[in-house]
Amino acid sequence: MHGDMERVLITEEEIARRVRELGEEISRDYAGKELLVVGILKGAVIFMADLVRCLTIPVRLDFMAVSSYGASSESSGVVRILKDLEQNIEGLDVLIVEDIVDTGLTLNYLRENLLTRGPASLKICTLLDKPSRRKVDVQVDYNGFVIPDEFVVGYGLDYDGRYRHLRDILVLKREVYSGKKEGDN
Ligand SMILES: Oc1ncnc2cn[nH]c12
Ligand SMILES: [Mg+2]
Repeated sequence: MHGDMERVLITEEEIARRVRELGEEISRDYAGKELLVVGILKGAVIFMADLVRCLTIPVRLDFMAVSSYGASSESSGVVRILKDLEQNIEGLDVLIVEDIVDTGLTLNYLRENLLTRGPASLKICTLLDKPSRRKVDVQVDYNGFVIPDEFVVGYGLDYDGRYRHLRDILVLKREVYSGKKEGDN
């Protein structure tokens, strides 16, 4: 296991099984429709790539990149849209795909923003959910795993841009993100 990791939280096999289940559920729910899947860069890319290949309905893909406004966004959730959708979503069935929902602030802002564009429907799918961190109530329609309040990386999730490529979802050692190495006092 990677030296910066405390432990594996979810193995790649468990992820793959759950992603297949989510794909079957979403395919059933949208049978007969075409779905626009909107991935939130960068964390959702790996999850989205696996998820859409488990769908048995017509799919189009689009992406958004957002960035929080630092401390102010901690309370308001107001984010800056760094990369907007290429598609006009008016009248479309849209599914936002996220890697993780914790405070829910960013996702709630995104949901409100996309709703103003007139989609026929808008649902949310997340791989991970940290309900203990929630600051605003946001409905998640498809939920991969509910996890404890631990900092996790892998399968798209990062710390400081690193670890997204790891195949499992792992708990990061505290000293990696607290800036202290072994033996520091
Ligand atoms: O545990 C986590 N790992 C990586 N990114 C985020 C964001 N919120 N929570 C996270
Ligand atoms: Mg995300």
